[in-house]
Amino acid sequence: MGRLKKILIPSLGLVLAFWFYSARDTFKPEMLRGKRVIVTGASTGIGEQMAYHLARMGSHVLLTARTEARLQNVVRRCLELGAASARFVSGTMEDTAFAQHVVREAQAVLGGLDMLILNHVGASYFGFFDGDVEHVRKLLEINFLSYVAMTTSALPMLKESEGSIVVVSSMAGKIAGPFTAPYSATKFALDGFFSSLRQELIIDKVNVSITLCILGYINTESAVRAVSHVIPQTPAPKEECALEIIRAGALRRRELHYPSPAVGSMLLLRSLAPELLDSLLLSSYRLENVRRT
Ligand SMILES: NC(=O)C1=CN([C@@H]2O[C@H](COP(=O)(O)OP(=O)(O)OC[C@H]3O[C@@H](n4cnc5c(N)ncnc54)[C@H](OP(=O)(O)O)[C@@H]3O)[C@@H](O)[C@H]2O)C=CC1
Ligand SMILES: CC(C)CCC[C@@H](C)[C@H]1CC[C@H]2[C@@H]3C(=O)C=C4C[C@@H](O)CC[C@]4(C)[C@H]3CC[C@]12C
Repeated sequence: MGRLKKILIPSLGLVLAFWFYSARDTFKPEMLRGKRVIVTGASTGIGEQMAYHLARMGSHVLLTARTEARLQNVVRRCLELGAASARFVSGTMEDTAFAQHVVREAQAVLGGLDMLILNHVGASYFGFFDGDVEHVRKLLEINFLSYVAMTTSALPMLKESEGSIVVVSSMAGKIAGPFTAPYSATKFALDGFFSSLRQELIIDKVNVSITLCILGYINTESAVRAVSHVIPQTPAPKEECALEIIRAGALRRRELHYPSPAVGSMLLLRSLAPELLDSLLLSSYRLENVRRT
């Protein structure tokens, strides 16, 4: 009997836990059909790819970024791919009034919102911190404050639809490596704000999910241009990355780690042996190619 308790009950627990987590894992593209989704930073990179996936799944997409000409092309392609509707609003997220305007547009043209995907980032540099405090302020406004402003304006609609907020962050928002000081600060800020807000929504029994996406190196043009001379590793594909973000949001996951298990193991190594992680990281960089100002 003693052995039964010691072995059988924990094994049963494991089987049940496995069943529970795998049952929650059933993503179907139909989950996004007819859903009203905002994607920020949708003119290029991962945001553009998310727009195409959502279009194929039959969502209503409202896209935003600064470059109107690019957004026009992305909207046209979304309509070809089968979007229920596709529109854009162009402007800069340096301005919190613009962030709020995008959310009001969703109310006006879509009559509500099911998913808010916060993905845009302002341009930064990959190199030694150059002492430019104004750049840090500007990047915080674009990469962090506008996320807070959009979330605040969108919450009433998301409460109504029991919708989801998806926040695109980075390994650099969990572990601070060199050469990304301003960028890393903005991504750590997102974790602090949104992980706190998630708990408050749970306490208040508000059924709006928050998914924080922790991404490694992805093969977007801007990332490859910025770091390929220093980081020799092969980046993960942006198309698959975009799909994983949508899937994690639809499944109301707390965090996404992509590519997995590389990101997960770095996070684990960081808590077990941080010095080892730092030295592994540095030995993989081509430091002689880093820009100094
Ligand atoms: N690629 C990578 O290796 C990694 C990326 N990530 C994260 O993934 C997300 C997407 O990255 P990625 O696709 O590589 O980035 P891109 O540089 O390809 O895209 C950035 C997007 O943000 C828009 N944007 C830039 N500045 C502003 C602004 N001032 N106001 C409004 N929109 C702006 C750009 O459009 P426009 O210029 O037209 O405004 C563009 O649509 C980001 O949150 C990034 O931090 C995380 C880890 C790694
Ligand atoms: C242990 C970790 C600190 C780092 C290991 C993984 C490294 C190789 C990955 C993880 C996050 C990645 C950066 C990122 O998030 C986004 C951008 C913005 C883009 O415009 C330019 C490239 C840049 C700086 C990426 C560079 C490569 C990084 C540092």
